[in-house]
Amino acid sequence: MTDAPQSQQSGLTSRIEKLKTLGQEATKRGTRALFAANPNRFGSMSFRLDDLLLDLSKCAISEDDLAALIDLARAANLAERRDAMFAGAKINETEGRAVLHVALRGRPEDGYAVDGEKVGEEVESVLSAMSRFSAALRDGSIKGATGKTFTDVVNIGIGGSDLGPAMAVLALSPFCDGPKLHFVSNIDGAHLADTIAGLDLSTTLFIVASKTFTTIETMTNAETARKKVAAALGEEAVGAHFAAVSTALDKVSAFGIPADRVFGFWDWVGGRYSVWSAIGLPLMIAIGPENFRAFLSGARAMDQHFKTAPLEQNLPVLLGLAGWWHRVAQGHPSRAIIPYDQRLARLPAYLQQLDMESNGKHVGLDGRRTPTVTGPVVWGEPGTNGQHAFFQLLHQGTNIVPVEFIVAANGHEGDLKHHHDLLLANCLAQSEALMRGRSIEEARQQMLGKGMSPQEAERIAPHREFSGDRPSITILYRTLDPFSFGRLVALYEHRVFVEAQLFGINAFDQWGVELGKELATGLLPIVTGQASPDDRDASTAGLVRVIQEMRDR
Ligand SMILES: O=P(O)(O)OC[C@H]1O[C@](O)(CO)[C@@H](O)[C@@H]1O
Repeated sequence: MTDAPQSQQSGLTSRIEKLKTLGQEATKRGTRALFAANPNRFGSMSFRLDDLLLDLSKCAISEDDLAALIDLARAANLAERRDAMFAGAKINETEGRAVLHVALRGRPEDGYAVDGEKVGEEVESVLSAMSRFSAALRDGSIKGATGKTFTDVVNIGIGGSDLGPAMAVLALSPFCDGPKLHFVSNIDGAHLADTIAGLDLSTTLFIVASKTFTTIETMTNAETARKKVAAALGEEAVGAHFAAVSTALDKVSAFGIPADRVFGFWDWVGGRYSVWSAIGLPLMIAIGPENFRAFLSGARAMDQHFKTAPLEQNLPVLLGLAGWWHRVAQGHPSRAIIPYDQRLARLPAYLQQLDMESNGKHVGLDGRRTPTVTGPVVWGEPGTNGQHAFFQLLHQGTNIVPVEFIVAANGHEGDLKHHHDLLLANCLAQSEALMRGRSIEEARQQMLGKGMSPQEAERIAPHREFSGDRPSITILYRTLDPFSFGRLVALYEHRVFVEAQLFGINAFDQWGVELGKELATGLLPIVTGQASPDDRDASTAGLVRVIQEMRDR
């Protein structure tokens, strides 16, 4: 947005200022007034793509506000930038890279290309290699060094090389009929130790997943796993018990993993957008190649919709505009993602990386400070658990937190339908309560009705009042399966893209993670006592000295 010419820029500034005013007015007016004025509001403020519904009616966005937001999207050249992404342009300008994760779920007729070279065939050839490997693991024709079938697969990766497949394997567990998947990400030795504690290494395959194959956590865990396999089964067994996924194929071969077990991807796939690539190998092993293709098809359906639907009906655009409205026009600093689905328990963590690593930036595409605030803090937990933990703050806290409820109309457990009925009732009740609230008079009358004394009712009533008019979005679909899940994840990917364009930032770099990594490298010899902490800041040096005092020798 901010790389636009000056006249266009001032057009944007005035639109943003107008929207901020509208946002503040909307906060005062609330949502109930909008329903009172238009009882058909659900019809006009909820949007569908087949069996996927996006309900924005419980946000304090009037139809005029939405029109002003669409106008902002047009002025910010959203459609042009989207088209540039799909065309393989190097829109990741600070790293000089194309952003083409959509090609990973494309079909030959989509014709995705980078630098004029079509990428479809290469993508298909990696997918085919993954399919052959997964199928052979699943049917037991690939065996471990001692001739036993693999029962367990441990993915070693972090960030985008962990969160996507870990989230997806849990989300699609009703479709998991292959070897059991485990995920190790943390450099804390406890993670690897606890994960392999119950495993038989002779029936365990390790996948080392790292785009760069340099990430210290992944490399450290992979080396340790390698040593454990060599100790248990002999050095010559290592090749049979490892596979790798990376863009840095030269580095992988140095680790000693045979070439036919190495699956590549490309620099035009960002780490947090890579679950569709070979990084998804653990998911394919768990659910099988066919279901993995359905997962890709679901994402492709969302890509096609994002690419072709008018902005006014375009789900990622609308979700992005609602997010921008909450963050910039209304000034809410965080957003809660609450899937009413235990199997989506890792979705909030996945979206934290997707959203916060993409849009947690304060410098625009023009190298200057962004004119508005940017990405919110993203957090969440599955419902109903969250209701018994932090929902108190959502209903009565001093910060307004827009909530995104995600729920399927049907569960997978046919014999436990009443559980799903209760789950749905709770999900709906929470968004209803957030919007509707309860006046102090209602609270008072309720207590009097239960026989409380007037004095006691008067004293307690303020504590039992709910202001209401707290915004929420509901995303609803028929059932969680590979297709609908792929579509849901792609919806969020494109939403992040939309918000980035409105913020005027590059969503595809992550320079903000560098400094900590650099400092950790310098601190290691200080922690181990090989170097002095004296040239660090006084707090860090002080902490190092106390750690050294406390460490077991
Ligand atoms: O796949 P790699 O290269 O090991 O990187 C893991 C993660 O580390 C990051 O670079 C951040 O440190 C993420 O963007 C990435 O997903």
